[in-house]
Amino acid sequence: DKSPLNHCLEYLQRVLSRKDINGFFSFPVNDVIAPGYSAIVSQPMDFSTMKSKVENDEYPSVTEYKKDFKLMCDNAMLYNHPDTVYYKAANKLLNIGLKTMSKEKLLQLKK
Ligand SMILES: NC(=O)c1ccc2nc(N)sc2c1
Repeated sequence: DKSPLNHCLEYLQRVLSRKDINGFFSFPVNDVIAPGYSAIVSQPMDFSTMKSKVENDEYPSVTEYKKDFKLMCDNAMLYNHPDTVYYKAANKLLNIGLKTMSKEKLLQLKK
């Protein structure tokens, strides 16, 4: 049976990955579509990796899940220039995500 944390993380994963309508963050970025990516981004992260970590109970808390989410967005704002669709999408996704995972929103989830 799933733990309350697991239910919460599966909910966040569904809600947040649905915001990525173009799928820019759905799968690991590769050097073919993003030249030099692996040399610039030391710790890659994407929604498919986060999904399997949720399913394998690899997140001890929402805080750890939030760290991977922020890492994924920060990576995109490191590699891509501010005037690209990827940078802008990452910035928007980060803002939406932090609101979704804010203290008071998580408290509502717990009630
Ligand atoms: N998440 C990213 O940083 C990302 C995603 C997709 C993509 N496609 C390109 N041609 S550059 C690029 C960067």
